[in-house]
Amino acid sequence: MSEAVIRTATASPGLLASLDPLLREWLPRQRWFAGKGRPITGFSLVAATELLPATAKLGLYHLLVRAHQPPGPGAPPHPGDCYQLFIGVREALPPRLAPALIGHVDEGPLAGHTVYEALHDARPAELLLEAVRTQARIGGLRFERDPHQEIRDGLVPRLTTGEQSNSSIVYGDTFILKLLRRVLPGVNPDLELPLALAREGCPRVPAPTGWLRAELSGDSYVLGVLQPFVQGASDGWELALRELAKGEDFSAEARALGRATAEVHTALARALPTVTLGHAQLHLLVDGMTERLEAAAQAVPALRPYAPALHSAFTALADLAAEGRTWTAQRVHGDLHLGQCLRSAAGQWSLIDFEGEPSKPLAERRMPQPPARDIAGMLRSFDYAALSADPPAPGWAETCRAAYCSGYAEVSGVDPRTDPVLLRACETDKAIYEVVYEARHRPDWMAVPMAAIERYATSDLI
Ligand SMILES: Nc1ncnc2c1ncn2[C@@H]1O[C@H](COP(=O)(O)OP(=O)(O)O)[C@@H](O)[C@H]1O
Ligand SMILES: O=P(O)(O)O[C@H]1O[C@H](CO)[C@@H](O[C@H]2O[C@H](CO)[C@@H](O)[C@H](O)[C@H]2O)[C@H](O)[C@H]1O
Repeated sequence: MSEAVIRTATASPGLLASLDPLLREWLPRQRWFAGKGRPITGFSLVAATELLPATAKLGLYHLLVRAHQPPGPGAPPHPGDCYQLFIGVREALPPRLAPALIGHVDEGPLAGHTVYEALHDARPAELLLEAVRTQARIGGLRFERDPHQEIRDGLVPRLTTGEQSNSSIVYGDTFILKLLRRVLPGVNPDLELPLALAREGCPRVPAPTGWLRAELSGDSYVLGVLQPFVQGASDGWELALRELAKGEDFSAEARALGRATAEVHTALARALPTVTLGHAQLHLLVDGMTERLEAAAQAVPALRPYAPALHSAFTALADLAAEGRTWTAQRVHGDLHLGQCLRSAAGQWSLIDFEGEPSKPLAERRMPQPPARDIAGMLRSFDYAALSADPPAPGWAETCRAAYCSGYAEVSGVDPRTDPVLLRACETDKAIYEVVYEARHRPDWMAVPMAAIERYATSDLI
């Protein structure tokens, strides 16, 4: 198999044109497609690499494809998002691969063939792990690894089925390979931060075993990260819902999560630069929050009546800065919620998915932030879980909030509740993000962040 990995050829001309009508129909149906609700007006090829020749029984193309779309309401013109695709090619699709079907090609170099999402198929998935193991370089693709971690042969792959922004393959319950879908040039925090934490010896984050990059016209793209699979793990969201359904308290776990968050923050502050936010820098932070509120109100009309009251949470923070208060900012997780926390069979918590909020530009996601950003994310998540319960259990969220903040203080020495203005601003900003996220991806969930919006807009600080 490694022979096939090493044998590389340029992709056939006309390939994208022949896939175009199929991708127009298939891409918008994918959970990870970021441009939902806007038509695709065309595609352009950023890179194509033949990983297995289409002339064989099974062909495999790695494609980076830009999908052109008109900008969303109020958004500036945009060249279109670039997606990573793994296109399998067969003469006929065996029934077990039916859910992976993209379509039948009528014209061009693949005419008469069936194309499908290759990550569902064992052979292409094995090939990717083998490429990391052997540090293959194929066209512009660079498969790299930590030489100190062993990657065994013969691990059986399976594509995960959860609600994800990307796609992941688990290999024999030993490794998980996350393949990013919407890719951007530059340093990606999903690899950068776990590598930095591994260097610091932080045990709360699985250390990257390998990764996939593309080098294209002087730009480097992170395309995937391989890391040890936390075996027998449950994520915090599942656990919280389970405890809620049983009417049980989650405060011991919330406290452990607070401790784990503080351990990660402490290690990140050691590993990467921190900065002091004075008046000017805080204004930038507040301006960012205000701009996001304005854009969100444009995109989601239900937010508009609350906008002035929500804005006051941001001006209260600016007022503190004007009085001379300063804050320390550092690298943070950036999209922390219960679903990003895994509890191993042994009861240890790990944090995963350091990609940040996928809709933000990479440079913004990599900016130092007050740690309250992540804390606010978790507090919002307790609220989400409590409101998803039947009947809703707001008291449960309050207990978790207190336990989480206490756990955080035990490790870091700082209780987030001692800075209520910053915490409220961060929670408000997060809830606004969530309203937009839900409007785009899960309209049925809109009521959950909207309940918080209403509360923040009508209540004083807790
Ligand atoms: N190291 C790991 N061990 C076990 N499961 C993991 C690990 N990393 C991720 N997962 C599982 O894969 C899911 C998706 O991973 P995540 O990094 O959050 O991807 P995405 O950015 O696509 O949401 C997680 O919710 C979790 O269930
Ligand atoms: O795909 P990611 O995990 O990177 O994150 C995105 O999707 C999340 C939902 O899957 C979304 O999280 C929101 O819903 C969660 C419950 O499903 C809740 O626990 C979180 O608190 C809430 O923010 C996340 O915001 C989004 O970036």
